[in-house]
Amino acid sequence: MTSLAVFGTGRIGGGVAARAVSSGLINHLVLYDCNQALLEAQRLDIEHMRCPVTTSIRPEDIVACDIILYAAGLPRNQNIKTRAALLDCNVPVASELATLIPDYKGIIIVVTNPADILTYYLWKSLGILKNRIIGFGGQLDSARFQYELSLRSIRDDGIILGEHGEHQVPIFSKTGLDVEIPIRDDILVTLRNASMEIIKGKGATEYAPVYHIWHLIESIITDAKTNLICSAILEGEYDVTGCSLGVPVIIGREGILSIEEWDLDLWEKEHFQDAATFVSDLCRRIAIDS
Ligand SMILES: NC(=O)C1=CN([C@@H]2O[C@H](COP(=O)(O)OP(=O)(O)OC[C@H]3O[C@@H](n4cnc5c(N)ncnc54)[C@H](O)[C@@H]3O)[C@@H](O)[C@H]2O)C=CC1
Ligand SMILES: O=C([O-])CC(=O)C(=O)O
Repeated sequence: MTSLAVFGTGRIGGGVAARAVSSGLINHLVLYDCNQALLEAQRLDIEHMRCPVTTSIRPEDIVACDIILYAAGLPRNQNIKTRAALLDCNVPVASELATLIPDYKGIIIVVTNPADILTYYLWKSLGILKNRIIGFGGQLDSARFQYELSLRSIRDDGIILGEHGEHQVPIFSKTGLDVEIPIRDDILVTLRNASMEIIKGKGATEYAPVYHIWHLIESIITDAKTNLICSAILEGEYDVTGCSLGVPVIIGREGILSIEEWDLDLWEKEHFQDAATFVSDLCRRIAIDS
């Protein structure tokens, strides 16, 4: 059985916690949030599910958990145009988590935005093995890409690599179709705006992130060796070092079991390099500050 800590029990953290408790796959849940009233409410709501899962809200219990979901911090609103703009607000929250879990040996899933940069930050701060820290975003971006392709009657796996943000990279070369550059650029503009459409309508994205985060956690717990797109610390893969970016990985009980290196076409390579430059610059900035 598996223990899960949820650091930040807002919409995403709370949603995943409830899903985990009803799954039958975890036996212990630690919840933590700086909003004490919300934390107590979330704990009670989960207790009322009457599932066979023990709970704790003691921050010192986080470090003993097999998996930590990091979803605490500021989300975007309509006025915050990019996820990267959340960096300065959310680095101190990541730093609080790092202080609570010295010598952590389990697996951390980073959801808080900007997810790629905070993945790198926590990796540097904690000195954790790189396969044990996983940034979330690529699964969700890929699902949104699949949706956009389906609107154009293209049935495909629809993969997004790169940053979970403005520098996301839709992979067209695997569709088997010759998608022209102007059409690619047009789809990319739509994808960059996909979550903001939801934020404008209901304040935040919720169901799709919770669904895909749970799929990731389930893949870890069941050692499913699932092919997913996750943000991984890169040390030479795709000719990139010094950052974490969305790449194809295999996920199992030990976290990221391997990173797959795909042949990308020229347009994809250029966009992936742009993502690496953008994210590495921000990683360098916060690594110096840390
Ligand atoms: N990577 C991805 O694909 C996605 C990332 N996100 C990101 O996840 C984060 C959470 O989003 P939501 O759950 O919608 O926000 P939310 O506002 O509902 O929840 C965030 C929670 O963090 C707590 N928090 C803030 N500072 C804290 C601290 N220092 N210590 C402990 N708890 C603290 C707040 O009290 C709040 O309950 C945001 O940064 C959002 O941008 C959201 C959706 C998808
Ligand atoms: O767009 C946002 O701010 C939340 C997020 O990362 C997503 O839903 O992809």
